[in-house]
Amino acid sequence: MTNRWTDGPGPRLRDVSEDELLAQIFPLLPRGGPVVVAPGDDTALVRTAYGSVLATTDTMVRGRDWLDEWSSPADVGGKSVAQNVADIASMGGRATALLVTLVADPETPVAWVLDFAAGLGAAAAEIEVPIAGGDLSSAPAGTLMVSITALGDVDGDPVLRSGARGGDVVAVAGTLGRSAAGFVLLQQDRADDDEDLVREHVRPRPPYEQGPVARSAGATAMIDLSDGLVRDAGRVAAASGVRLELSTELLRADLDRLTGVLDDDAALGCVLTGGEEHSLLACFPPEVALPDGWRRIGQVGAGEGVTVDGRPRSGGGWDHFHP
Ligand SMILES: Nc1ncnc2c1ncn2[C@@H]1O[C@H](COP(=O)(O)OP(=O)(O)O)[C@@H](O)[C@H]1O
Ligand SMILES: Cc1ncc(C[n+]2csc(CCOP(=O)(O)OP(=O)(O)O)c2C)c(N)n1
Ligand SMILES: [Mg+2]
Repeated sequence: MTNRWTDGPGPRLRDVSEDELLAQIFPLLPRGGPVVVAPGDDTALVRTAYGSVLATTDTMVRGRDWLDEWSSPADVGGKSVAQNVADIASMGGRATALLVTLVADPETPVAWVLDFAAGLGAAAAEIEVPIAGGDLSSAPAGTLMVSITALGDVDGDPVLRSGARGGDVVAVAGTLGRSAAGFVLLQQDRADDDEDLVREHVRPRPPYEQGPVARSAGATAMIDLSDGLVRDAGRVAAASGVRLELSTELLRADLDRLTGVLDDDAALGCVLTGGEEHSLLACFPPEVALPDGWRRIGQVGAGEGVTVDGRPRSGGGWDHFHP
């Protein structure tokens, strides 16, 4: 028996990019009302009777987002907090509560779940974010998936992806390329070559506090770098209707950190297209002095897309359905 939904002709998810898929999904969904910032940014902003709340969700799946050989359950818990709270930070906000969903094969050891909860709890406690609840659900053999929904507060207007203007400075808070370099070492069975890089991959430490700092300093646009510098810079460029012009000379310190561990091409690939670091990229008006913790990596110009050293650059970076 064939099923017309699952066995029929037509494009598969692997045939479209994530951004193309979302562009087809969004028109099917109702908008407006209390949802002040709609799907398309790092978080939504929803008006409430008392004010407003930032809301976002992010999922990790065993085999796609982590391998059990590389990541302890506590690492998975810590990383799932990081990727969600970084989205709140990238709006200029602070996380206020998390909801945690676990979908697991009944054969999953209880010990896995408890170590995951301990790692998640420790990461949340470190930034003083309480867990508000969650959900448990069973799954077919081998499946293990965790999903967090994060809520947050922002003082005043959030920083969107869409506010960058020609002449702005493009800046980054946090490191670039290290998580991806750690991922390469794990894949090549060379984890001992640089344990710090491997740790950045399994336990990223985003500069959460720099989100509100950038907002207060007047950032015009911001995003957390989950899918790679060029891909995520391209999202700011597209949302703002501008071009982000990056310079490898300004990325020298990031590249130098990887020298001796990876060859020059691989290091450049990690810095420009490596994901999962959850550092913050923001644009600032030219007259603003960059706050401590931020460094210039380029500028905003007229046009579209992203250039690196003056040449248009696209592709690369992470897309869930084209890993
Ligand atoms: N299935 C979906 N339905 C509606 N909106 C979605 C869906 N998946 C993602 N989005 C929205 O699309 C935007 C981009 O998602 P994503 O790439 O996951 O963001 P991020 O990289 O910041 O986590 C977000 O605003 C998110 O809320
Ligand atoms: C086993 C394994 N394969 C591939 C990767 C690489 N990887 C998985 S997700 C991802 C990008 C970020 O994903 P996520 O945080 O879910 O993206 P977002 O929805 O925030 O864009 C990357 C580079 C990995 N970490 N582990
Ligand atoms: Mg994001």
